[in-house]
Amino acid sequence: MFLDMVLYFWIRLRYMSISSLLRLKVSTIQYERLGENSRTSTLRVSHTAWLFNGSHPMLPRLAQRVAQITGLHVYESFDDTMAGEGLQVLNYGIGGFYMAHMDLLFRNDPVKMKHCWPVLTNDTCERFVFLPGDRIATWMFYMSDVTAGGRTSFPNAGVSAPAVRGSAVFWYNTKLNGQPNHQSLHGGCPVLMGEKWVANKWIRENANFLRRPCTTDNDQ
Ligand SMILES: O=C(O)CCC(=O)C(=O)O
Ligand SMILES: [Fe+2]
Repeated sequence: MFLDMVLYFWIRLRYMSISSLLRLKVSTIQYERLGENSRTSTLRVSHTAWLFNGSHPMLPRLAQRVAQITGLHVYESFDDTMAGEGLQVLNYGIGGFYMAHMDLLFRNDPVKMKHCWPVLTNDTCERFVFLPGDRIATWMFYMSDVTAGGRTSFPNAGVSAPAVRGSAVFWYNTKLNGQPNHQSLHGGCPVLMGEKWVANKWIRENANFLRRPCTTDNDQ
């Protein structure tokens, strides 16, 4: 079954990199944005493209596979029912990297919260951040091998993953009590040789309240 999944991803990832080429933009970091214009980030060097389900029939199928494996809802929408975001494709050339960070939007922390004021209007912020809840989990596909460098490192957890085409990593960004999971701190190491393609599926909190029930236990 897993071989089947890997093959499935491998074939489709080829499509994703080709169609993303047309849409790539220099990556920015949401909380670095000022006013209307997003600044080019110093915390990551890469190009980004978003692929939404409507743009190809393969994308909802891929999302469905992620849902089957994780047991979480991942369906896209742009309102309170959003369970998963569109697929964010990243491309790194030689020297490309992403400093250690957490994928959380920090919905519960007004100081660290990304995406809202002064970046988004109150209405968009409400729809994108508050109603669907935070990014409880990340599914990341590796769409290319990297000849040297380019691992994803999790310094607090003491592990790292090599970029292997057709493979994927999955982790939780929040603990069961809704607080940040600091073990999820991660970054993309510099690409030394070759190029790196990854794609993120971010999975949201509120649509998954039955799939991943919360607890008031401070330790979980
Ligand atoms: O490129 C990587 O290995 C990590 C990418 C990442 O953390 C992100 O896009 O949020
Ligand atoms: Fe990340």
